Amino acid sequence: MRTPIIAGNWKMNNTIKEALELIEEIKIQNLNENVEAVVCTPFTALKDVKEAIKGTDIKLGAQNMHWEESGAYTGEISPMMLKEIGVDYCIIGHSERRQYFNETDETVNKKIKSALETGFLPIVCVGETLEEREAGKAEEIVKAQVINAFKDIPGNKIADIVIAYEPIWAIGTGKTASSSDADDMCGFIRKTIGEIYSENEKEIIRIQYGGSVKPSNVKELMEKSNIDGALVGGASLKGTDFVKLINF
Ligand SMILES: O=C[C@H](O)COP(=O)(O)O
Repeated sequence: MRTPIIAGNWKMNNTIKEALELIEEIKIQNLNENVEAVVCTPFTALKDVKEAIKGTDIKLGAQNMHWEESGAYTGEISPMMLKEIGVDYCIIGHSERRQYFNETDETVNKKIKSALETGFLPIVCVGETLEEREAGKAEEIVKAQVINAFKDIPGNKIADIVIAYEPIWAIGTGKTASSSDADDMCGFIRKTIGEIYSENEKEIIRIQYGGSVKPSNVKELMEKSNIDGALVGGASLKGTDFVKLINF
């Protein structure tokens, strides 16, 4: 049985003050205990949000990290720094990082290994562009991203990794993949994990869908057998909406 995971990716939104107001809004509500709820805040808010969620079941995530433990990498944040704050998760390889900050399959692979070695769980993003989908290449692209991301990662680590399938054309556009298209691709990713590892890892791996998930479509998506959760941008910035997503 895979525990559903709903993660809010706040992206570059919320000052510390705004972050704490949002957390207050979320934590006063009754949250479904059978769903893992994660907030992935900007680096600047991580420490304060960690304090604010103490005593709740809400988990904390970062949105990116460097793979090295320390060194001359101006402007970067190391996995040890995130560990010190007490993050539970880190998003790795989000399409916005791939598109604007030269994230590659190779750096994604390094970051996954580094997060696992440091002691928190990666949420690994994969997904195709609209052009790739229209050219009938979606599966080929996503399969290559998965194979490269999981290079040299042992099967006994699969339970500690979450994959987020986010078709780039559905992010922040209001266009959601249909629940059956999203389920098909999450099933295809699951099959790929089965090919790399075995039937056991194929069943264990948790796969989220991301791209314009909102209270009105979350239930339909979550009912699909290959979708174990959602990585949510816009709708995670409103407390009432995020709570509705957790309580789908
Ligand atoms: O990480 C979250 C995704 O990029 C989805 O963003 P969105 O829910 O605003 O479409």
